[in-house]
Amino acid sequence: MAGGEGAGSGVPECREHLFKVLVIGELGVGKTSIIKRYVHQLFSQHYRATIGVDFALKVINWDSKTLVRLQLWDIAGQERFGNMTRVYYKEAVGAFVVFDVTRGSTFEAVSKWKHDLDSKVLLPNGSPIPAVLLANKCDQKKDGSQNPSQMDQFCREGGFVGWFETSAKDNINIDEAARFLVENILANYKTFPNDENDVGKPKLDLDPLKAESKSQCC
Ligand SMILES: Nc1nc2c(ncn2[C@@H]2O[C@H](COP(=O)(O)OP(=O)(O)OP(=O)(O)O)[C@@H](O)[C@H]2O)c(=O)[nH]1
Repeated sequence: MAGGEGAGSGVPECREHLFKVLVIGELGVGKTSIIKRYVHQLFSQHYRATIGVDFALKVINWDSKTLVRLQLWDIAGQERFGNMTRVYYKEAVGAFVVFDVTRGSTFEAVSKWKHDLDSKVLLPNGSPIPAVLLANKCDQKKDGSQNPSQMDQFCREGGFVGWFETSAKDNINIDEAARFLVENILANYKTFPNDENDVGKPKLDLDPLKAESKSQCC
């Protein structure tokens, strides 16, 4: 915990968390675009494949007493075939698994990504880390016929805490999905408080943090 109420200081207690969140899914599904939209409110049609991993930081004033730093790890789609995901996933506390609604093959790969995730990173009690499924590019015509109740069932069976239709292009549901994931992470945090995710002890040491969105807390 960072900050605290000094005796008689009248300064409210301020809690800060640093949460590592993974963004995974097949090539070109829009992981980088979602992060850019969320952190910088930007979108580009231009596609440049991520090599390895990229990082961004989003700072959220969660409530008047809580500041959350989300460290977003943008894992290249091609990494599912590499042997580095175990390293990238280490100490993550939440994940977005993204597919592209215009390409059914990317939905079929979702279970492979989820399995890779669950086999390589777990919560202290041995449960999977909370993962939210993002059906991205919902501004375009869908390839596939999953209706919302089938998606709900897919999430229940696949161990996702929820799903959202998103568009990085039109800024649909990205803030909502992030908020939902953070709620789930915080719920786990209350069950398994972990000093290492408090900002007073930065553990997730990254260089460089290429993208940053800052705001003030408390
Ligand atoms: N129409 C539409 N296009 C999108 C959306 N999100 C991303 N794109 C486009 O899809 C392409 C791939 O987006 P990226 O964000 O680079 O995909 P990625 O998943 O990071 O790809 P890798 O780095 O290869 O893993 C780009 O041309 C984006 O402009 C969206 O919501 N709607």
